[in-house]
Amino acid sequence: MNTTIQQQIKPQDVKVKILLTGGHQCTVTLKSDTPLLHSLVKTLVDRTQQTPGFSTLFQIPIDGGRSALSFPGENLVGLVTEPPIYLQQLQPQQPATPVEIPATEIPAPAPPVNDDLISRYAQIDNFLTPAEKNKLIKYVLAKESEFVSTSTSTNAEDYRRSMVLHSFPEFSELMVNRIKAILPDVLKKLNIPSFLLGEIEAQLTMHNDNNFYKLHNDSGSPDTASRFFTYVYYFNREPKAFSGGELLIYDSKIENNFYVADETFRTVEPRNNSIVFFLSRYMHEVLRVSCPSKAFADSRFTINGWVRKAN
Ligand SMILES: O=C(O)CCC(=O)C(=O)O
Ligand SMILES: [Fe+2]
Repeated sequence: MNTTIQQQIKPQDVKVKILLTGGHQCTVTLKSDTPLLHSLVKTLVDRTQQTPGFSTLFQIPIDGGRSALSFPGENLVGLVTEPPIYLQQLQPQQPATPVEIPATEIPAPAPPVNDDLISRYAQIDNFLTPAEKNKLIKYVLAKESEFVSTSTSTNAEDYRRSMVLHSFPEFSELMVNRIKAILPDVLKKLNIPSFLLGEIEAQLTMHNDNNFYKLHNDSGSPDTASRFFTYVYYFNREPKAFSGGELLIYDSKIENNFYVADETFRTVEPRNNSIVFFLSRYMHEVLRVSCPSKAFADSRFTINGWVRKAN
């Protein structure tokens, strides 16, 4: 396979232009025998062979180590190399045998700032005026028959139990406008640099007795990858007739080059008329709700959605 070929050739500098989804690109110079180059090429080869190799998180030091380029493998759409590197040259002879690249072979990325692994969130109380919130509750109670069961992108059994209302134009517009207005404050509070705003999605969800949403993130598939922030606005009838339903936001750790949930987490109380913001890549879950009356009107309601980065 390729290593034999490579060992015969003296390693040389290869200028690699990395083409990412959304028209982004970056040029780096790598030694021809570096495992990172191998890994980049393998991601493309995997794609053409329909084999799973999509979850690699690349972290490439650039600007002489002053910055780092990070991206999930699924964003990689092409490489321009100078001198040319032909993909077949790096493929195993048996295409069916995946090339194992031990994690230790991959050049260590610049140590991540510890902060990056500690999840942060912002929760803001009294998000809507009392009048708006009461109008929203009335509206939702009239829409009970339009709620449908939720599904997840993987359709995994017993992963998520709740109901959703997809269309509620009377309130989604109000919500999106309020979110746009408050976003600069949220970014400041979380110490996150501003970014080019893309679409803001909104759905209306309800959790009743025994409902939950197990551990997941909101940006792990190609069509959700541009989700940057998740927001959840909580509302319920007073007096509150459910318990549980806390949102747990997990810290991250890096394992084999990608983010996974650590054991530590923050607990967010689903406080009536509050909104919470956190990065969509964080792993999170909704604990089981107990709603003894099982009445629709007593549910834990949310308007939740995602703030995307513009491409
Ligand atoms: O309801 C919540 O607290 C979070 C919901 C959630 O994680 C989602 O809809 O993706
Ligand atoms: Fe979520």
